[in-house]
Amino acid sequence: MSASIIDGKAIAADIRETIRGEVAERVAAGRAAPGLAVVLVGDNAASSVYVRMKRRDCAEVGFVSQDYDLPVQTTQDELLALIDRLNASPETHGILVQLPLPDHIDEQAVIERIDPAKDVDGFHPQNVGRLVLRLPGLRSCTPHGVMTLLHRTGLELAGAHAVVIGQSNIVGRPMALELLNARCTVTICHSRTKDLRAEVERADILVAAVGRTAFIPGDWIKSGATVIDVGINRQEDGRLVGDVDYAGAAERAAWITPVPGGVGPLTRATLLENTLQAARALAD
Ligand SMILES: Nc1nc2c(c(=O)[nH]1)N[C@@H](CN(C=O)c1ccc(C(=O)N[C@@H](CCC(=O)O)C(=O)O)cc1)CN2
Repeated sequence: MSASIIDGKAIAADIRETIRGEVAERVAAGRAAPGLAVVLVGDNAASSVYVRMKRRDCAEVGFVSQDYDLPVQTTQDELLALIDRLNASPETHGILVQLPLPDHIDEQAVIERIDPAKDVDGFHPQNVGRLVLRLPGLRSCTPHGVMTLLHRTGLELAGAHAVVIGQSNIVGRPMALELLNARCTVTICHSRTKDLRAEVERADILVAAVGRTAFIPGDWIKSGATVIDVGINRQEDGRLVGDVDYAGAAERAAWITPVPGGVGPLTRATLLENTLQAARALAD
Protein backbone atom coordinates (compact mmCIF):
# COMPACT_ATOMS: atom_id res chain seq x y z
CA MET A 1 0.00 0.00 0.00
CA SER A 2 1.17 3.53 -0.67
CA ALA A 3 -0.39 6.11 1.62
CA SER A 4 -2.42 9.11 0.55
CA ILE A 5 -0.96 12.31 1.92
CA ILE A 6 -3.08 14.45 4.26
CA ASP A 7 -2.14 17.87 2.94
CA GLY A 8 -2.21 20.11 6.03
CA LYS A 9 -0.94 23.10 4.11
CA ALA A 10 -3.84 23.00 1.64
CA ILE A 11 -6.44 22.31 4.34
CA ALA A 12 -5.12 25.21 6.45
CA ALA A 13 -5.26 27.53 3.43
CA ASP A 14 -8.88 26.51 2.90
CA ILE A 15 -9.71 27.29 6.55
CA ARG A 16 -7.99 30.68 6.34
CA GLU A 17 -10.01 31.53 3.24
CA THR A 18 -13.28 30.73 5.06
CA ILE A 19 -12.21 32.83 8.06
CA ARG A 20 -11.16 35.72 5.82
CA GLY A 21 -14.67 35.75 4.33
CA GLU A 22 -16.37 35.81 7.73
CA VAL A 23 -14.08 38.55 9.04
CA ALA A 24 -14.80 40.69 5.96
CA GLU A 25 -18.55 40.23 6.57
CA ARG A 26 -18.22 41.18 10.24
CA VAL A 27 -16.23 44.28 9.41
CA ALA A 28 -18.67 45.27 6.63
CA ALA A 29 -21.47 44.96 9.21
CA GLY A 30 -19.66 47.47 11.45
CA ARG A 31 -18.16 44.98 13.91
CA ALA A 32 -14.52 45.11 15.01
CA ALA A 33 -12.04 42.72 13.40
CA PRO A 34 -10.94 40.03 15.88
CA GLY A 35 -7.85 41.09 17.83
CA LEU A 36 -5.24 38.50 18.79
CA ALA A 37 -2.48 39.40 21.25
CA VAL A 38 0.59 37.31 20.43
CA VAL A 39 3.12 37.43 23.25
CA LEU A 40 6.71 36.25 22.79
CA VAL A 41 9.15 36.33 25.70
CA GLY A 42 12.85 35.91 24.89
CA ASP A 43 14.56 34.80 21.70
CA ASN A 44 13.95 31.06 21.29
CA ALA A 45 14.62 30.55 17.57
CA ALA A 46 11.79 28.08 16.88
CA SER A 47 9.29 30.18 18.87
CA SER A 48 10.26 33.29 16.87
CA VAL A 49 9.51 31.39 13.63
CA TYR A 50 6.11 30.17 14.88
CA VAL A 51 5.14 33.61 16.18
CA ARG A 52 6.10 35.23 12.88
CA MET A 53 3.92 32.72 11.05
CA LYS A 54 0.99 33.30 13.42
CA ARG A 55 1.20 37.05 12.90
CA ARG A 56 1.34 36.59 9.14
CA ASP A 57 -1.75 34.35 9.30
CA CYS A 58 -3.58 37.07 11.28
CA ALA A 59 -2.80 39.65 8.62
CA GLU A 60 -3.97 37.29 5.85
CA VAL A 61 -7.43 36.76 7.36
CA GLY A 62 -7.94 40.39 8.48
CA PHE A 63 -7.38 39.95 12.23
CA VAL A 64 -5.60 42.66 14.20
CA SER A 65 -2.39 41.10 15.48
CA GLN A 66 -1.29 42.84 18.67
CA ASP A 67 2.42 42.14 18.95
CA TYR A 68 4.27 41.93 22.27
CA ASP A 69 7.94 40.98 21.97
CA LEU A 70 9.34 41.01 25.48
CA PRO A 71 13.00 40.64 26.50
CA VAL A 72 14.18 37.41 28.11
CA GLN A 73 14.67 39.28 31.44
CA THR A 74 10.92 40.02 31.69
CA THR A 75 9.77 39.04 35.19
CA GLN A 76 6.77 36.86 35.89
CA ASP A 77 5.01 39.82 37.56
CA GLU A 78 5.54 41.97 34.46
CA LEU A 79 4.11 39.25 32.23
CA LEU A 80 1.13 38.71 34.54
CA ALA A 81 0.50 42.48 34.56
CA LEU A 82 0.43 42.49 30.74
CA ILE A 83 -2.05 39.60 30.76
CA ASP A 84 -4.26 41.53 33.21
CA ARG A 85 -4.29 44.49 30.80
CA LEU A 86 -5.09 42.25 27.82
CA ASN A 87 -7.85 40.47 29.78
CA ALA A 88 -9.45 43.89 30.40
CA SER A 89 -9.00 45.24 26.85
CA PRO A 90 -12.15 45.20 24.67
CA GLU A 91 -9.94 45.21 21.54
CA THR A 92 -8.31 41.90 22.51
CA HIS A 93 -10.43 38.82 21.83
CA GLY A 94 -7.67 36.23 22.08
CA ILE A 95 -4.43 35.99 24.06
CA LEU A 96 -1.62 33.70 23.05
CA VAL A 97 1.58 33.41 25.08
CA GLN A 98 4.09 31.42 23.04
CA LEU A 99 5.58 28.44 24.88
CA PRO A 100 8.10 27.52 26.15
CA LEU A 101 8.66 30.49 28.46
CA PRO A 102 12.09 31.22 29.98
CA ASP A 103 12.85 29.01 33.02
CA HIS A 104 12.31 31.76 35.63
CA ILE A 105 8.62 32.07 34.64
CA ASP A 106 6.01 29.62 35.92
CA GLU A 107 4.11 28.62 32.76
CA GLN A 108 1.10 27.28 34.62
CA ALA A 109 0.68 30.54 36.56
CA VAL A 110 0.69 32.42 33.25
CA ILE A 111 -1.80 30.06 31.61
CA GLU A 112 -4.15 30.31 34.58
CA ARG A 113 -4.02 34.14 34.56
CA ILE A 114 -5.51 34.31 31.03
CA ASP A 115 -9.26 34.91 30.96
CA PRO A 116 -10.67 31.50 29.84
CA ALA A 117 -12.91 33.35 27.35
CA LYS A 118 -9.74 34.72 25.65
CA ASP A 119 -7.66 31.54 26.06
CA VAL A 120 -7.40 30.76 22.33
CA ASP A 121 -4.70 28.16 23.04
CA GLY A 122 -7.25 26.17 25.06
CA PHE A 123 -4.69 25.53 27.81
CA HIS A 124 -6.58 27.04 30.79
CA PRO A 125 -7.83 24.36 33.24
CA GLN A 126 -11.38 25.62 32.69
CA ASN A 127 -11.16 24.94 28.94
CA VAL A 128 -9.40 21.59 29.45
CA GLY A 129 -12.12 20.66 31.94
CA ARG A 130 -14.81 21.54 29.42
CA LEU A 131 -13.11 19.22 26.89
CA VAL A 132 -13.08 16.43 29.50
CA LEU A 133 -16.80 16.97 30.09
CA ARG A 134 -17.61 17.28 26.35
CA LEU A 135 -18.86 20.85 26.85
CA PRO A 136 -18.28 23.59 24.25
CA GLY A 137 -15.20 25.70 24.90
CA LEU A 138 -11.87 26.73 23.40
CA ARG A 139 -9.99 23.57 22.45
CA SER A 140 -6.23 23.15 22.32
CA CYS A 141 -5.00 23.98 18.78
CA THR A 142 -2.83 21.00 17.83
CA PRO A 143 -5.24 18.22 18.94
CA HIS A 144 -8.25 20.10 17.57
CA GLY A 145 -6.35 20.62 14.31
CA VAL A 146 -5.56 16.90 14.14
CA MET A 147 -9.30 16.17 14.45
CA THR A 148 -9.93 18.52 11.51
CA LEU A 149 -7.38 16.57 9.46
CA LEU A 150 -8.95 13.24 10.42
CA HIS A 151 -12.46 14.47 9.56
CA ARG A 152 -11.22 15.68 6.15
CA THR A 153 -10.09 12.13 5.27
CA GLY A 154 -13.72 11.00 5.62
CA LEU A 155 -12.64 8.04 7.77
CA GLU A 156 -15.09 6.54 10.25
CA LEU A 157 -13.59 7.35 13.63
CA ALA A 158 -16.15 5.68 15.91
CA GLY A 159 -14.78 2.35 17.06
CA ALA A 160 -11.33 2.88 15.56
CA HIS A 161 -8.40 1.98 17.80
CA ALA A 162 -6.39 5.17 18.27
CA VAL A 163 -2.94 5.12 19.86
CA VAL A 164 -1.44 8.39 21.09
CA ILE A 165 2.27 8.41 21.86
CA GLY A 166 3.08 11.23 24.28
CA GLN A 167 1.28 12.52 27.35
CA SER A 168 2.04 16.26 27.36
CA ASN A 169 -0.55 18.76 28.55
CA ILE A 170 -0.63 20.58 25.21
CA VAL A 171 -0.78 17.60 22.83
CA GLY A 172 -0.94 14.03 24.18
CA ARG A 173 -3.61 14.38 26.87
CA PRO A 174 -6.07 16.64 25.02
CA MET A 175 -5.46 14.55 21.87
CA ALA A 176 -6.57 11.40 23.68
CA LEU A 177 -9.71 13.22 24.91
CA GLU A 178 -10.52 14.50 21.41
CA LEU A 179 -10.27 10.96 20.03
CA LEU A 180 -12.33 9.57 22.89
CA ASN A 181 -14.99 12.24 22.24
CA ALA A 182 -15.01 11.05 18.61
CA ARG A 183 -15.78 7.57 20.03
CA CYS A 184 -12.42 5.98 19.28
CA THR A 185 -10.99 3.35 21.61
CA VAL A 186 -7.90 5.16 22.89
CA THR A 187 -4.54 3.99 24.22
CA ILE A 188 -2.01 6.52 25.54
CA CYS A 189 1.64 5.45 25.43
CA HIS A 190 4.58 7.12 27.19
CA SER A 191 8.14 6.46 28.29
CA ARG A 192 7.07 3.70 30.73
CA THR A 193 4.92 1.82 28.21
CA LYS A 194 6.13 -1.80 28.32
CA ASP A 195 5.83 -2.92 24.69
CA LEU A 196 5.46 0.16 22.50
CA ARG A 197 5.79 -1.82 19.28
CA ALA A 198 2.84 -4.06 20.18
CA GLU A 199 0.70 -0.98 20.96
CA VAL A 200 1.65 0.76 17.70
CA GLU A 201 0.97 -2.41 15.68
CA ARG A 202 -2.65 -2.37 16.96
CA ALA A 203 -3.30 1.25 15.92
CA ASP A 204 -5.88 2.07 13.26
CA ILE A 205 -4.99 5.70 13.99
CA LEU A 206 -1.53 6.53 15.29
CA VAL A 207 -0.73 10.00 16.67
CA ALA A 208 2.97 10.43 17.42
CA ALA A 209 3.90 13.39 19.63
CA VAL A 210 7.25 12.45 21.11
CA GLY A 211 9.71 14.99 19.69
CA ARG A 212 12.32 12.41 18.58
CA THR A 213 13.45 11.93 15.00
CA ALA A 214 12.07 8.76 13.33
CA PHE A 215 11.26 7.30 16.78
CA ILE A 216 8.62 5.01 15.25
CA PRO A 217 10.01 2.64 12.57
CA GLY A 218 7.88 2.23 9.45
CA ASP A 219 7.52 -1.54 9.86
CA TRP A 220 5.58 -1.04 13.15
CA ILE A 221 2.69 0.58 11.26
CA LYS A 222 -0.43 -1.54 10.76
CA SER A 223 -1.37 -1.98 7.12
CA GLY A 224 -4.07 0.55 6.20
CA ALA A 225 -3.53 2.71 9.31
CA THR A 226 -3.77 6.50 9.48
CA VAL A 227 -0.54 8.07 10.71
CA ILE A 228 -0.57 11.56 12.21
CA ASP A 229 2.90 12.87 12.93
CA VAL A 230 2.95 15.79 15.37
CA GLY A 231 6.74 15.77 15.79
CA ILE A 232 8.75 18.62 14.27
CA ASN A 233 12.44 17.78 14.65
CA ARG A 234 15.06 19.98 13.02
CA GLN A 235 18.05 18.07 11.59
CA GLU A 236 21.61 19.40 11.57
CA ASP A 237 21.25 20.19 7.87
CA GLY A 238 18.18 22.35 8.67
CA ARG A 239 15.56 19.87 7.38
CA LEU A 240 12.44 19.20 9.46
CA VAL A 241 11.40 15.59 10.07
CA GLY A 242 8.74 13.93 12.18
CA ASP A 243 8.62 11.28 14.89
CA VAL A 244 7.74 8.53 12.40
CA ASP A 245 10.00 7.06 9.71
CA TYR A 246 8.00 8.64 6.89
CA ALA A 247 9.18 6.55 3.91
CA GLY A 248 8.71 3.24 5.72
CA ALA A 249 5.33 4.21 7.21
CA ALA A 250 4.01 5.53 3.88
CA GLU A 251 4.50 2.05 2.37
CA ARG A 252 2.05 0.52 4.87
CA ALA A 253 -0.37 3.30 5.90
CA ALA A 254 -3.51 4.36 4.03
CA TRP A 255 -3.17 8.01 5.14
CA ILE A 256 -0.19 9.93 6.45
CA THR A 257 0.70 13.51 7.38
CA PRO A 258 4.00 14.89 6.08
CA VAL A 259 6.46 16.95 8.13
CA PRO A 260 6.55 19.81 7.35
CA GLY A 261 3.16 20.59 5.86
CA GLY A 262 0.96 18.31 7.98
CA VAL A 263 -0.09 19.09 11.54
CA GLY A 264 1.88 22.37 11.99
CA PRO A 265 -0.23 24.44 9.56
CA LEU A 266 -3.39 23.11 11.26
CA THR A 267 -2.13 24.22 14.69
CA ARG A 268 -1.97 27.75 13.29
CA ALA A 269 -5.28 27.56 11.38
CA THR A 270 -7.04 26.31 14.51
CA LEU A 271 -5.65 29.26 16.46
CA LEU A 272 -7.44 31.52 13.97
CA GLU A 273 -10.66 29.51 14.31
CA ASN A 274 -10.44 29.76 18.10
CA THR A 275 -9.84 33.52 17.93
CA LEU A 276 -12.88 34.00 15.72
CA GLN A 277 -14.90 31.80 18.09
CA ALA A 278 -13.74 33.93 21.06
CA ALA A 279 -14.50 37.18 19.21
CA ARG A 280 -18.02 35.97 18.37
CA ALA A 281 -18.68 34.87 21.96
CA LEU A 282 -17.29 38.11 23.47
CA ALA A 283 -19.34 40.24 21.02
CA ASP A 284 -22.51 38.37 21.95
N1 LIG B 1 1.28 29.00 23.00
C1 LIG B 1 1.64 27.91 22.29
N2 LIG B 1 2.91 27.52 22.26
C2 LIG B 1 3.24 26.40 21.56
C3 LIG B 1 2.27 25.68 20.84
C4 LIG B 1 0.93 26.12 20.89
O1 LIG B 1 0.00 25.51 20.31
N3 LIG B 1 0.65 27.24 21.62
N4 LIG B 1 2.65 24.60 20.05
C5 LIG B 1 4.03 24.37 19.73
C6 LIG B 1 4.58 25.09 18.53
N5 LIG B 1 3.63 25.62 17.55
C7 LIG B 1 2.77 26.57 17.95
O2 LIG B 1 3.11 27.58 18.45
C8 LIG B 1 3.77 25.39 16.16
C9 LIG B 1 4.65 24.49 15.65
C10 LIG B 1 4.81 24.33 14.26
C11 LIG B 1 4.05 25.06 13.38
C12 LIG B 1 4.22 24.96 11.91
O3 LIG B 1 3.49 25.61 11.18
N6 LIG B 1 5.20 24.18 11.41
C13 LIG B 1 5.49 24.08 10.02
C14 LIG B 1 6.98 24.22 9.79
C15 LIG B 1 7.51 25.48 10.35
C16 LIG B 1 8.98 25.70 10.06
O4 LIG B 1 9.33 25.84 8.89
O5 LIG B 1 9.76 25.74 11.02
C17 LIG B 1 5.03 22.71 9.49
O6 LIG B 1 4.97 21.76 10.29
O7 LIG B 1 4.76 22.64 8.30
C18 LIG B 1 3.15 25.95 13.88
C19 LIG B 1 3.00 26.11 15.25
C20 LIG B 1 4.91 24.77 20.91
N7 LIG B 1 4.53 26.00 21.49
